[in-house]
Amino acid sequence: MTPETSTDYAFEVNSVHKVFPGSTGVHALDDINLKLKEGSFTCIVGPSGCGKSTLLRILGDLETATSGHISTSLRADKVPTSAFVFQEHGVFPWFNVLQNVAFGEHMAGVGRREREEHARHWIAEAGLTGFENSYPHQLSGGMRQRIAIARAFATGSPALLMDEPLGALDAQTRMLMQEQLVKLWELERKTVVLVTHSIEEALLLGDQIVMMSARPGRVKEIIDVPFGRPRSMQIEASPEFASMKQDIWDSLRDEVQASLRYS
Ligand SMILES: Nc1ncnc2c1ncn2[C@@H]1O[C@H](COP(=O)(O)OP(=O)(O)OP(=O)(O)O)[C@@H](O)[C@H]1O
Repeated sequence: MTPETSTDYAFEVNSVHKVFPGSTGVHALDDINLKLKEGSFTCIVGPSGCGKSTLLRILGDLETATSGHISTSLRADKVPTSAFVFQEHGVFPWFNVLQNVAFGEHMAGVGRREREEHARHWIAEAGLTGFENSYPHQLSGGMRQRIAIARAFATGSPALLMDEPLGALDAQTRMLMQEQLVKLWELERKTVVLVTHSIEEALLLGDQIVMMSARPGRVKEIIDVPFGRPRSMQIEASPEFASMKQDIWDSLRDEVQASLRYS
């Protein structure tokens, strides 16, 4: 389903349902309705198997909805409207850092000098200067994930769709990467949709949090995150952060329990 361009929203999701066919017919998404503004940072949380990745893939046109439709105001010249960052396997092992980060514009036919200039800019912003000629196997897991994120920004797509991009990292690296991701996004406010299992991460990064119910995934609640921009990770120590985290967990707990009953 190619998104239609007849909306003021980066993504306007109307009555989207998804059933994966097969003997059991998995009902993954049920009547999803969402309006995501251009330049906003949305985090999606919900229990395992509730359809978060499926929704992200439908937004990025990697998957089709069974019914319903998605409209977008986003336009891109030559490059895809959305760039993806996945939890793992986001970099090409046979390319060095510079080639990896420049890959999107390479595919779009951007000349070498221009694409490498853009790539070097995002490599610097991602803290990878000096590693341009290194190959992924010579780098740490956190550095590889920074390559994937730098590439997504360098691609020039107006939307970034991220599926647990920091999920495989150790706790300290993850905290540093959250800070870096916010910094990169504040430089260039693309429309970001990020799936995460971490309530803290959603509160640290997002403008809004979409909480989904147990499968079939529905939008249970949309929470506006009150913390301003530019955002400091210090907010995590505030009483308001702790209280929001508790409220979100209280609401999510029922869904996680329901998902465990049905799985
Ligand atoms: N290609 C597919 N074919 C059949 N069923 C699928 C397919 N992809 C996903 N599903 C099913 O759809 C449901 C939603 O899956 P999805 O990966 O979107 O959930 P999720 O919320 O991202 O889960 P998690 O948090 O565990 O990654 C699950 O029951 C899953 O088994």
